[in-house]
Amino acid sequence: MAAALKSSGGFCSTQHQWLHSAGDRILSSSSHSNPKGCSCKKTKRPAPLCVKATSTKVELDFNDPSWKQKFQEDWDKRFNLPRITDVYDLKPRPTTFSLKKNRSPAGDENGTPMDKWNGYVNNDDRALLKVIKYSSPNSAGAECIDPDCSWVEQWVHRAGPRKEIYYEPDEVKAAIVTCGGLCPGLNDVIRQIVFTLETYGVKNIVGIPFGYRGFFEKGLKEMPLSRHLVENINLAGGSFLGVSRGGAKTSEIVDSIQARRIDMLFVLGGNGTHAGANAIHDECRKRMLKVSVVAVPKTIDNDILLMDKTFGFDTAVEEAQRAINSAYIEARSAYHGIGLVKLMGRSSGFIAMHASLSSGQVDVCLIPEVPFTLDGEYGVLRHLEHLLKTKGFCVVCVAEAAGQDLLQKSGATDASGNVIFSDIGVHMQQKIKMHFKDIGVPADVKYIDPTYMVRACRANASDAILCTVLGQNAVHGAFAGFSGITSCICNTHYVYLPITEVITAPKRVNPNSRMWHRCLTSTGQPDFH
Ligand SMILES: Nc1ncnc2c1ncn2[C@@H]1O[C@H](COP(=O)(O)OP(=O)(O)OP(=O)(O)O)[C@@H](O)[C@H]1O
Ligand SMILES: O=P(O)(O)OC[C@H]1O[C@](O)(CO)[C@@H](O)[C@@H]1O
Ligand SMILES: [Mg+2]
Repeated sequence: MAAALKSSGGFCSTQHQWLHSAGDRILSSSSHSNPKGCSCKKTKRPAPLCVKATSTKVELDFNDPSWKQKFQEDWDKRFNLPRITDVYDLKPRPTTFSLKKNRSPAGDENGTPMDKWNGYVNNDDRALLKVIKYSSPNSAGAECIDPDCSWVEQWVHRAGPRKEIYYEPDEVKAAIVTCGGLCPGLNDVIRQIVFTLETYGVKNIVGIPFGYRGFFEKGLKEMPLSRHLVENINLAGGSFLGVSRGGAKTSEIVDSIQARRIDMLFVLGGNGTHAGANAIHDECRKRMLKVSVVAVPKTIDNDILLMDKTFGFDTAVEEAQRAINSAYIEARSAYHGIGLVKLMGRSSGFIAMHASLSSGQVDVCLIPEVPFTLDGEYGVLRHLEHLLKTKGFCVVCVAEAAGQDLLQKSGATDASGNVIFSDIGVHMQQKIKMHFKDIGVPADVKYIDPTYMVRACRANASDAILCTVLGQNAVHGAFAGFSGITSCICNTHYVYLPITEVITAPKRVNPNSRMWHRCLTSTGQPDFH
């Protein structure tokens, strides 16, 4: 499948290479870019850009032959990146970011002028958000826009350094803030932001201590940052700057941004932090401040929409797997051993699902997205009886937000307003013990709750790479004049998304997804209701 558009200096084309997946199609590669000399005007782009199928905001009539175009126009608007030039009339200047050293204005050592260097991303470059063409709405995990499950391209903006920038680096004051709970990789991102800012020539870089609180709490001073200072911070977990929840009053934060004369704000955090970052971006616009607010999605919960994963998630899964392994060893070595592990994840079961999958040692995985009963013919307890009878031991992994309907609500919230869950782990431990006592079957229950151990550690290799790229791209995004965006990975490509599109709801495990089905295949568990 290919679409091409002739333009003044060459072909701007979208090339698709499809691989088969039992009736459906998966894109092995896809890109949309401007070859050298090709000047694609927005109005001449071959295919209009389109949005996530499930979240379209326009009413679509699929009998209308132009529905696709309407859908795509809507997508194009929604995924267009907010820029400071939407509000101010600014002229760009050539970038100061270059990887070539000792370059003279006339060119590099080979005489190649700077503007011919290919290291930059074109503003019209795009990456595809979705790469599977479902042939039917009944295909496993299908996300369709229309009843025929038509193929609609969903392009998003490619991240990276631009040839032209909208800030004078030596006049820039850049600030970094880390909010919410801890997460592996925070220090890696801080470090890369500082490195990249310095590469552009920024000298005034500060850290805001303890999350949004650092903007208004008296006595908390901003911390000057430099490559020298942050060189080794990635070797430890936690946040070099400190984190906090709650207390985000947008107007006070923006007062503080204004008073401190901050031009670029890099905000590292989860969905709450992103909502805060977007509110700051809006307020800065309202006040006509030339400030770029760029977020980097951090959370072990992996609960931010549209992106492949948030940084820290991979490491949390790896750590969680260790807890499962210990539970397995304990259960395996006990007579009628039952290993029970509770894992974090505010309202999503991603950590529990992925740790169950990666360990391969879990017999029952319980997540908040899939309701279950403990008692009765189809309950979890009856299945545990069966497992003890047939294999002699078993391992259960439960997400902290799972089975809340079985418990009395705590009614409590944290400083950010997030619900504090009742303890499903302790509840299950007691229920299992009582059940086996009641039926007169011995059971040796070993309960492990690793709590903060899954997040208070340094990033693993794959998270460290993700953090490196996301941190660097955040700086490129700010210099390119974007604001109200997040630097993330979608379908293995590094992109920018408008924050508004990722905060509409927390991302949750889809019980109809192939991944959850794979988890069920691995555990062999039945439906528990
Ligand atoms: N809707 C919102 N508008 C403005 N600020 C918000 C909003 N939601 C949360 N915040 C602020 O963002 C910060 C972080 O939020 P929160 O504690 O929910 O963590 P998070 O970013 O979701 O990360 P984590 O995944 O660790 O929970 C807090 O200071 C909170 O006050
Ligand atoms: O750090 P706190 O406030 O105890 O919050 C714990 C929560 O933070 C997370 O670690 C990240 O959102 C959740 O998995 C967990 O529910
Ligand atoms: Mg959150």
